[in-house]
Amino acid sequence: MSSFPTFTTVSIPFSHLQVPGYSSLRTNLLHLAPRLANLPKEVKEGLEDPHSRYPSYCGSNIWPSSALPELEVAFKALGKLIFDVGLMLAYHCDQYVSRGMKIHKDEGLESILQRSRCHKGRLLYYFPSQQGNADGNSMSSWCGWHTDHGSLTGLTCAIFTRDGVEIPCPDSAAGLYIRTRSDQIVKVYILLLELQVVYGKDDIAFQIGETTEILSGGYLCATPHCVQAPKGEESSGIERSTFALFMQPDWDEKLNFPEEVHIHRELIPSNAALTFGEYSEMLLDKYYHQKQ
Ligand SMILES: O=C(O)CCC(=O)C(=O)O
Ligand SMILES: [Fe+2]
Repeated sequence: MSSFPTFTTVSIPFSHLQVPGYSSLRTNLLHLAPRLANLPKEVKEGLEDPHSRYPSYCGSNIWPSSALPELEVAFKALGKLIFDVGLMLAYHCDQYVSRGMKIHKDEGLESILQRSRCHKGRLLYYFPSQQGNADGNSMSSWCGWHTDHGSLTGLTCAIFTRDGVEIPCPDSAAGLYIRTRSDQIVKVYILLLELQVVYGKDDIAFQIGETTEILSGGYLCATPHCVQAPKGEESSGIERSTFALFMQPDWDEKLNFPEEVHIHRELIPSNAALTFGEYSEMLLDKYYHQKQ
């Protein structure tokens, strides 16, 4: 086992939320990730959309209707369920934040997410890591440290596969890590008998995004996280699939950056007011264009 400290997450049983069916929706969709990733290059290129105003939000979805017809149904079914749970959680976030600051009518997280058209689902597939890669030993070898820029991210517990067949991951240190508010790095474990930490296949994890930190004036903090690839010989060929639902404000929603929140200070002056669309464009530019 790794030497990282473990914490018990806040866990709300599904039976209390009355959202049945999650288990099979998760299995159905996650098993389509390796199949989608292995479709011919031309088929995958046909699923890309480079045009329109806020291109990442306003374009229509493009589905592999002939090559993988079951993807759209599985994707939307799981996305909708996680969205419904996320809205219930947003209600509780508002309750928490309202103890420390006044939330005006219609300006709480629940209302903002309810009226938004910008939510995004992402079926994630991590290709087997190349053993001996320069980055292969780092903690963030599959996905670097970052905070999500939306409001709430719903995450399924990942599956590990080899050639598309589900197997337990041979390296228990592989997977999602987060940094807590007290600056400790914590592994988000799948439920194992000897561990108390609960994030199993029937759970949905929610991470706080930057926009929630901004709108709550820092009462809620964005969750820094990364994904570590498995190491060791027996981990060769191991793939990881999971699903993330990024719940975020509409592109026209106003974000007032409070003095006390220090997110992307190099780009955004304190007390600035930007729409979520402008904020997203700025970050896309930072991550994708300025790097090249
Ligand atoms: O793969 C995961 O568990 C997390 C993915 C993630 O952080 C992201 O897509 O923003
Ligand atoms: Fe993320």
